[in-house]
Amino acid sequence: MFSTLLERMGSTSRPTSRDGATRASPSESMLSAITVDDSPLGQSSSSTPPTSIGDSVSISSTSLKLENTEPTEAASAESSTQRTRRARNSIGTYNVKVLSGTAIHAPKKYSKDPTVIESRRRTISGDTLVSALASNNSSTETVEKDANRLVRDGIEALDLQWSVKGLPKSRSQIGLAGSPKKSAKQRDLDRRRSTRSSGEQIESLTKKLSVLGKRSRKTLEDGLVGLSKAKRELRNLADTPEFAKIDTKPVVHEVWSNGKLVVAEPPKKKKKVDEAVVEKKKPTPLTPETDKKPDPSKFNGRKREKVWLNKGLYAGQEHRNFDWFADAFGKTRTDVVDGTPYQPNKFMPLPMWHGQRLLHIGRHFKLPFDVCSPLPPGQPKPDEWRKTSSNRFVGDAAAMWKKSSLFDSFSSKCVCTSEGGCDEDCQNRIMLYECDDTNCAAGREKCTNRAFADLQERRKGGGKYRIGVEVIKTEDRGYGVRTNRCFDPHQIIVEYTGEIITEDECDRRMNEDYKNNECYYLMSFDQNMIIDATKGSIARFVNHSCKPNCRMVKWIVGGKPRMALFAGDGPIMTGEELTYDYNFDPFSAKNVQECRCGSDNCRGVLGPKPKPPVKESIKEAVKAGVKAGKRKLKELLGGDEENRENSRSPKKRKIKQAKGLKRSASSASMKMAKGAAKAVKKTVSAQLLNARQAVGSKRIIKKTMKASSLKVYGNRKTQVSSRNSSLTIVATAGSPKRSKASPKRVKVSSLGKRSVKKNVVRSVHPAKAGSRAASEGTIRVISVAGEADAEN
Ligand SMILES: C[S@@+](CC[C@H](N)C(=O)[O-])C[C@H]1O[C@@H](n2cnc3c(N)ncnc32)[C@H](O)[C@@H]1O
Repeated sequence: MFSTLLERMGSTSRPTSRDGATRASPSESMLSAITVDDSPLGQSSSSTPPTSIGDSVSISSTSLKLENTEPTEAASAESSTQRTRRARNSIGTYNVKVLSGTAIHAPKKYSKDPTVIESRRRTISGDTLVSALASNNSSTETVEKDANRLVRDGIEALDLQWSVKGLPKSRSQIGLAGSPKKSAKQRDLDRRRSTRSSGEQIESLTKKLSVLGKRSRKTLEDGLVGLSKAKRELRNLADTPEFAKIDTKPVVHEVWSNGKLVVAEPPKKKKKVDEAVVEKKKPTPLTPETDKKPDPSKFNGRKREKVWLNKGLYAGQEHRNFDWFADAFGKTRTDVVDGTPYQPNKFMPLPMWHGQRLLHIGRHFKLPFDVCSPLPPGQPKPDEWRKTSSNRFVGDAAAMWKKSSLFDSFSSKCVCTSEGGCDEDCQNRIMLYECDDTNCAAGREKCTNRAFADLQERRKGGGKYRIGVEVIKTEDRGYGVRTNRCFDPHQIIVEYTGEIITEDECDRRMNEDYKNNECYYLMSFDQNMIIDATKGSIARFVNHSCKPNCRMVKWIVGGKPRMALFAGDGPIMTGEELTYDYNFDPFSAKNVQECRCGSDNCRGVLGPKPKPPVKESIKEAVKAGVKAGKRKLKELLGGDEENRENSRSPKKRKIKQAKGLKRSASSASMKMAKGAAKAVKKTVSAQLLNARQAVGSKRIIKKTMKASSLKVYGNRKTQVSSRNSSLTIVATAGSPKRSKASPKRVKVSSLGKRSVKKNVVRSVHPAKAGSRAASEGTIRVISVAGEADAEN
């Protein structure tokens, strides 16, 4: 084929025109019209075989210039014009130099030949050629045939391994095939229309898919794979903006700068950790070992470190990676970590470590009161409450108080030692005298008999926990008081303070100031005085209970009486309501109030329990006990030496009898026995005082007091403590006949003026007990708490 072409070239070679295209005679056949262009600047200057149908068609269109098979007169006439030249250009030629490989490869852009420049500007494709054919009103079949023949010849000439059938048809070819009789304009319109309609379909499809989920997008992706195999139109549509809207992949916006692609960095995560903390941590260098296996506990080759908060609960806490359980097996707390010796936090132990340690040790522990406080905030507070934290004398009370030399006559110093401290046997404690620097031999450090001083110290810091109590609103008893913390048995809780007034002032207030009140906060105090806690401490809100968890006890502190609420024999937990036995004296049946304490042994009313009838047999038993007590007392005081020597065992037997009786007696009987014992004690106390004056030894008093407690209550020694006060002896000068450590609450009403007076008169009535005159001091036995114990 190639040689045939060359032969023909040789026989038909003529002088070429400026652009290298030969002028074929109109009479020449189509084949003979194909000439070989030896121009180095031919349009098919590239020696690279075509790689696409576009290129091959381009080759066929540019190299193989097709001459009109039926040249017209007009065409001949215009042979010298541009139009003619263009027609000549369409005549297929072969670039021999290119085909033979001798062509100099010079890019067309360097050519200054205007023809080349013109050809560069104009893109002539197979489509153009075919369109040109079609536009010449040739039949579609003819045109198609010609085109195919041209392509076939071109392929043969280039010796390509292609077949015409295998080549995909161009858009215009498809269009031609579909509508052979349509004009070019019509075909063009149809093509646009079809494109639009396809676009509409795709757009609707896009709209549908945009509302689909991830799975649908996946389906779409799969569909896109299929799309690549679809027709060219559809593939072209894939480049349309409508189609591009489909969110199959994340849209990556490429940014180019200085010819380089700028890769966008992923957004940084928000730093949660304090910058300072992060800065401290330097990345540990990577070792070959760490490179080998990725450690899940490591991040980027660095060991993951716990980030400790430096604010909130863990503020200021040490954050060592120690293990308490490991500590228990060899390690010590003094080990050094990172060159820093371990220093426990002084403020508060870290909860997690502390909890772990406590669990390991296995002992009971208490959480801080506010960690799981059962106390909801926002308790209603009483309106008309003016607080005072200390007693204040009002009116004549101060003057009257000063006149009294009540406590001056009984100033003594306890005989406790600094080694043992003030224990339960402390003389001051037994007599309800608080130790201070003037009356304590043990010293502040060792003394445990300074409840009021401790209370003052505790409350100094303020806050719920230190104060320890708060007002609550009860369901049916008005306000009450509950704890904000735990209290040990017998621990002081809160002082009962208020205005100390005389009985006349009390009467006046009752008749004038408080005549419309429902609650009264009056309590008999001492020396014909009354504490009015209407302006007072929170202790005034403590309610009554027949089974109380507290006691109201009067102590002598610094020579002056003070009242405070102490925990009972058991501990008090956080949130418990505090109560004590009012020992309420209504003075009148009208004033009797219903008790709503709810305890199992509730007496039903706010008042003392009615006394049961006394049995004769018990009376006799008590008499025997009293006699035995008297004998024992005489012996202790150095009475009858003979009897003491000879009658030890019988006395013991009598005491035992008394004990046995006491055990078997009912509570009512016990009360009677107690009354008898009181009488004994009075005598004993009087004799003790005489003995003290005679011997001058305080130690003897202490011994005898212990002996008397043993004698009267037998093995109840453990229950007899200073706080219990059942055996406390208070020496007073001109003290009331019936004053009690657990004072009687004074209940008065507008009608009760006389009653109050009567009560007060009764209270301040000079004591007749004892052999000494009142001026010398009366021994007063305080046994109210003991009675309460017996009753309970
Ligand atoms: C000193 S106040 C106690 C505080 C009082 N609840 C308040 O709201 O002010 C004594 C009064 O409280 C009431 N009260 C105290 N304990 C009670 C009890 N167990 N049952 C019924 N009422 C009680 C009685 O009205 C009594 O007169």
